[in-house]
Amino acid sequence: MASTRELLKRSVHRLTSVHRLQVRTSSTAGSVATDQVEARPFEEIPGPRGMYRLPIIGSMLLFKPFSKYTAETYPQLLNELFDRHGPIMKLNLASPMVVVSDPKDFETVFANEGKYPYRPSDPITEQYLKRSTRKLPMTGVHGEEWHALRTPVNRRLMKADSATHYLEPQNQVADDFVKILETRDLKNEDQADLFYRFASESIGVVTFNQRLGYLDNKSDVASIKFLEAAKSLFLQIAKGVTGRSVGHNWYRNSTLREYERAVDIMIGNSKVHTKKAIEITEQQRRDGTLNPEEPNLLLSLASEKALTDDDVSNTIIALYVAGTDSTAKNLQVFFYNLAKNPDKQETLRKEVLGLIGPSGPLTDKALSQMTYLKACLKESFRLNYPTLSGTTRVLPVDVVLSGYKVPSGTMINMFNPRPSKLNFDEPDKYLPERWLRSSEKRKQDPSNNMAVLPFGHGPRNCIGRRFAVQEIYLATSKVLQKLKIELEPESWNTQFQYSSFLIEPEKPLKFKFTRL
Ligand code: HEM
Repeated sequence: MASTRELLKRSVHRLTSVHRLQVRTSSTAGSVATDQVEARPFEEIPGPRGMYRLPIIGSMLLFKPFSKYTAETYPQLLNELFDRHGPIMKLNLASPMVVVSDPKDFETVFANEGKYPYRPSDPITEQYLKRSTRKLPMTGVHGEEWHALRTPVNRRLMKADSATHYLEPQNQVADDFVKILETRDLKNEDQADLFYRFASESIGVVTFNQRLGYLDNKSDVASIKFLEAAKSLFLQIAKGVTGRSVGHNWYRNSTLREYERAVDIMIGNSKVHTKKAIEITEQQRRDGTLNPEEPNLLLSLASEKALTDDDVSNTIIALYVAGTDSTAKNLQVFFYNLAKNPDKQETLRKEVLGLIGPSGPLTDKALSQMTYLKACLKESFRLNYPTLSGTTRVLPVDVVLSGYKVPSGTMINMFNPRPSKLNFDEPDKYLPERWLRSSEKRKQDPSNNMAVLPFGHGPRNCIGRRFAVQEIYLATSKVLQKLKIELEPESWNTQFQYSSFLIEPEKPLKFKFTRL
């Protein structure tokens, strides 16, 4: 039977055989070819050997009880392995892969990913794909199929004004969020839940074109079920990624069944919204009032001839699922860094109050001038990496990474879990100033931008990144207008881990929000 790597290799080869020629003869081809002659063979790439290379058993041996690491502390395990083996290594986790940590290697990978970047799906989605006849959203498909789904959405989400169109309703969501923080003393878990509800409500106004009522307990049953299903889907994915589910490889185990149940709920709900939007746009078509430049995402997708009803509904689900927990958790990490660094918080507050005053809305113009806010968030992403394992690609061409040949079809994980001295001065300190272009600090510290890629890179990067940062900017500036962010002593020395694929505190954080 063919190995996973073989299968990946074959499918990438099929998808990109035409592109292969283009890459080889492109401007990067010369360097690839030269490097290939001098590079060391793939077989010599360091990494744990012997039993560690065996499928499944190899990955089990890396974790408790055979080592001190768990799936949640995978980045720490990687740090130890990088110390032992250097910046590139072969590992056999859910599949055999090469893990690289040098940003120069990231650059090489992205320069050679081609027109249809191939990011393997997580193991649970992969199994679901094999068993289901349903069409999948862009997150789970590859090649031309991915391109056909992503292109019409790209046009609508990746333009400079795609997110700012939603500033007004999202300002209202952020105001409601602050009102709750001002008036209620929430327990740790309830605070974490509030962040999740804020992110869900914020992305809901984009995906469903309406307030879903998550911040004032006015949601209908369907919206609550949708929220729970989205949470559950992420948990099942995380079980596969971190090796807590294995049985799905052979049968419909509980993880796979729960995944299917969550998908069914979400599809059912999303179809209701999509159907309504399609009816509206068809009516507009009949009335001659259909606006080809419609800025509203759902209506605009519903009017897109290249997308079927299922495509629209799947896209809505993908955006909602990918855009809730991720934003909620990274917002908490950001508040943690601001609370731990009160001087930076004060500098940021001055910027916010100077541009929007103590109660004004965050406008497009003000946002474009908030350079310190942007630097603060980027620094938070640098210090606390947002996802468990960076991003992954399978390339259509052979490349050389850290001096070793890596053949096409190899799964390559790009992950730099530790802020590195090689790329940054004082890597363990929260210093937003390092990202201010004009500052002297920045000039002294020309770190490789590839070292911090919270949203991935290239044509397959995070399609929701403009929305993610806008929601975080909104929540932060609205909170700073009114409240001081502090941490209760129990949360002062929190460690972050990755039990749900995304960064999260080992115990729910307890913030103290006091009125200014
Ligand atoms: C702080 C919050 C977020 C983080 C850290 C994050 C991170 C990422 C990363 C690392 C990727 C993979 C990129 C690559 O392979 O190069 C990704 C993909 C994706 N993200 Fe996000 N994301 C966030 C928020 C969002 C939001 C708000 C949305 C939706 C509005 C979203 C939708 C997606 C989708 C649909 C993909 C798959 C794109 C594709 O396969 O073509 N994300 N995200």
